[in-house]
Order: sequence, then structure tokens, then C-alpha cells
Amino acid sequence: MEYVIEAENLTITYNGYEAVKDLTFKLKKGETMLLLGPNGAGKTTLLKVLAGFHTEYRGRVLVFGKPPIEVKDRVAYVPQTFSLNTRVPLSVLDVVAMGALYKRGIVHFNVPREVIERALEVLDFLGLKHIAERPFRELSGGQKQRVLIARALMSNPDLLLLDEPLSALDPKARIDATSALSKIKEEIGLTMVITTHDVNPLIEIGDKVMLIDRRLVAFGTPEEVLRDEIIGSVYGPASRTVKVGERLYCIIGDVHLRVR
Ligand SMILES: Nc1ncnc2c1ncn2[C@@H]1O[C@H](COP(=O)(O)OP(=O)(O)OP(=O)(O)O)[C@@H](O)[C@H]1O
Repeated sequence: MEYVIEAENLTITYNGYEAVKDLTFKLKKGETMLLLGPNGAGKTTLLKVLAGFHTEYRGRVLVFGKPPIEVKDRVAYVPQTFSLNTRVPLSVLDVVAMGALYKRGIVHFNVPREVIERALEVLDFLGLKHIAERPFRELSGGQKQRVLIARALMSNPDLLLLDEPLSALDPKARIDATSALSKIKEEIGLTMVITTHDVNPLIEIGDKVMLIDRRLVAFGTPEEVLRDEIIGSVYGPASRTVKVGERLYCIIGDVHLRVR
């Protein structure tokens, strides 16, 4: 069995402070894991370890059979917030092309032709080619998010990590972002870990759900994890899961407010 991620009793610390404890899980090639948990649960912290950015941990974590820091080139990370110097009017194409250049450690504006061609190909794949020349800063939040996903694909990653890709998006933009992720799953077969406060829009692409709250609460298929008693143990007794036809919905009384 080919596992992309194997974690065993993984405890992640910041200067000795245990941010999240005792995570044990495995993710197979091509699977999508939805990483769910309240504010401060440790979701971003786990993504940073998987991306090879944060190395202060105990226990075992392997990505493609190696410590994450050794396979950074095979992993792409879409952070929760992305800031651009807004005085520089970068086009969508520039932003996507930069995804490849940063990976190579080059930061300049003489973008090689093959990089431009690849960027156009990736934009086309996600249905964004028509906005290639538009200034990135003028896009809607939903368009920006899809452009950042396109940017992450530039390096042809084998593992894609996304930190709350749907937060701050309106329902229509959420559908567009989810469709983009679904296309990546179906057509590229990329393994993905996606953090979210709201599992509902993503549930159809989630092969596995992991619920954490500074420790592992549950890991398994959506049906195994999204149960009243499990959800209720973290989000309180008002939380529920309901099935409408074949589709599972998770009603969580947790209102996620973020001040950016
Ligand atoms: N750089 C850091 N130094 C020290 N502690 C940190 C650092 N980053 C995060 N933490 C702590 O680690 C814990 C987990 O934080 P993390 O950001 O991973 O949670 P999260 O589940 O992503 O939360 P949110 O949903 O609010 O984004 C929190 O207690 C947080 O204060």
C-alpha cells in the first residue's frame, strides 16, 4: 500500500508548548483529507509540519516515506492569507508563473517562455485563462483563491495542502473553489489535505475526515467521523449531522469569526 502521509503519535510543539498532541493517521495516494477543528485546534500547525516548514515535533511523521523537510519539492502549500505588494500591479499570469519561480529560488521578472506556457496551461485547466492578463489585485476573493490554487499547481506537486481555501468566500465562490478542487482530484488524482471550519461544501471530495482539538478526536471516512456523539464532543450538544438523501451535512453551532 502506497501511503503519502504516515503519522504516528505525532506531537507538535512551539518552543516546548504542545500545540497538538498524539496524532496517528495515514493517507493513501489520491485521497483527500478534510481537516476539521475549532479555532486553535492545530490545523495550520499540522499543515506546516507536512509542508516541511515546521520541524519541532515528537513522534513520527513521514511524507512519501521521508521526513517532510526532505520532500518539500513534492509538496505545495496554499496558505490561508496571501499578501502581495499592492503597489506592483501583477497580472494573474505573473502571480501564477511566480509559483514556479519561487520554487526554483528565482525572483525576477524575466519569466522564461516555458514557465509562461505552463502557467497558461494551468489557468486553462482551472477555467481561468480568460483572466490571465487582469491585475490580480482587482479580482474577487473567489477568483483570487482559484488563481492561488493554480499557482500551487505550477510545480506539479504530488501533495497539495490548502489552509481554509473556502473561508471568506460567498456561497457562489465556494462552489467555484470546490469545483476547482474536485477537478484536481478527479483529473490529476492529486493527494490533498484541506483545512476547513465548514466540512459541508467539501464533503463530496473528502475520502477521509480528521477532527482535531489540540489532539486527535477522530479520523476515518466522513460517515465514521461525522456522527452526533463525535461532533458533539467538540462543538457541543447542539451540533448535529443530518442525512439528506445520500448526502451528509454537519450542523455546527460554532460561528467562525476572524479578524484579518
Ligand atoms: N508560531 C507560533 N508560536 C507559538 N504558538 C503558536 C504558533 N502558531 C500557532 N501557535 C499555537 O498553536 C495552537 C494551534 O494553532 P493553529 O493556528 O495551528 O490552529 P488552527 O486550528 O489552525 O486555528 P484557526 O482555525 O484559528 O486557524 C494555538 O494554541 C496557537 O496559539
